[in-house]
Amino acid sequence: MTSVDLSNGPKSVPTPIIGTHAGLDSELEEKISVRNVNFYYGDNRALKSISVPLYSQRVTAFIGPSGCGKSTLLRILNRIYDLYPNQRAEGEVLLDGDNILDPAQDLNLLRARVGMVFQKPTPFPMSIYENIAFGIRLYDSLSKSELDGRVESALKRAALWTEVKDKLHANGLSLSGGQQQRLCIARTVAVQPEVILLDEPCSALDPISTAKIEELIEELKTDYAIAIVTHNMQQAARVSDYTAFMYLGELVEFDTTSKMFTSPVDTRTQDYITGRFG
Ligand SMILES: Nc1ncnc2c1ncn2[C@@H]1O[C@H](COP(=O)(O)OP(=O)(O)OP(=O)(O)O)[C@@H](O)[C@H]1O
Repeated sequence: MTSVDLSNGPKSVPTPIIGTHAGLDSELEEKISVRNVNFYYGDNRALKSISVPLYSQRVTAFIGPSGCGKSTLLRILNRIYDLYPNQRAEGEVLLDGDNILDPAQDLNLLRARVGMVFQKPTPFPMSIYENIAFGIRLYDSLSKSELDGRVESALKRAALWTEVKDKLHANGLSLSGGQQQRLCIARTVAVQPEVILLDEPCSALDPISTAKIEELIEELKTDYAIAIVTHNMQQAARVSDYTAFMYLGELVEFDTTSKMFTSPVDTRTQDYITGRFG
C-alpha cells in the first residue's frame, strides 16, 4: 500500500492513507469525487480537507466514532445542508465531473440524481402508492398506467411488492419499521437516481429487516453508486466494496473493505475496527 497526498488543504490536517485500490479493480468509474472539502456549522469546522471517491456500481461504507463527521459528509453529497442556515461547505464535489457545490447548481435536479435514505424511516403520511408516486410526479409527467408501472417496479426493486401489492392504498405509516425503510428506498429508487446515500439505514431495524436491506443494497449496486454510513462493523464488512474510516472530522484511511478489515495501515483504524475505541 502506498500513501498518496490528496490534500492541498491546511497543513494541520494529516495526509489520509489512500490505498492502491484502483489497481485492483480495472472497471472502476468514479461517479463522485470529493476534493478537499471542509464543512462548517457556524464557526465549527466539522470536516477537514476530505478527499474521497465514490465509485459507480460499488458500495462505499463510511465508518468512525460518533461525531467524526460521517453524516455531515453524506449531507454534502446532495446539498441537503443547504436547507439549514449557517452551514457551509468549501472545496469541490464532482458528480460526473461537475462541481455540485457551484451556487448555480439546480438543487432539485441534484436531489433527484443523488437520493438519500435516513436513519429513521420517514414515509409521508399518505398511501403506500402515493409515497412513491409523489416523488415521480415532481420530476416526470407520466400517464396513469406508466405511473402505476413505475410504482410497481420501484416496490419490486425494494423487495416490498409482494408484501404490499394488495394494500397499495393503505397508509405508509401502517407498515412495520423494516417495511417503512424499504418503502423509503423504493421512493428513492422510483425517481431513478444515479447515487444512493444511506445514513445508518438499519439502525432502527431488527435482524431480519436488516438482512433484507443488506440484500437489497447488494442488488441495487448493480445500477448505482452507493454510500452507506454504519456503526455496525459486520455490516460494513458484509455490504461494502470500499471503506472510509473517519476520525474527528478527518478521513484517516480509505481502501478496499477487505484490506481495511484485514490489514489497516493506521493504528486508529485498527483500534476502531477491533472495538478498542469508539
Ligand atoms: N446541526 C448541527 N449544528 C452544529 N454542529 C453539528 C450539527 N450536526 C452535527 N454537528 C457537529 O458536527 C460534527 C460531526 O457530526 P456528524 O453528525 O456528522 O457525525 P457522525 O459521525 O455522523 O456521528 P454519529 O455516528 O453519532 O451519527 C460533530 O462534532 C457534531 O457535533
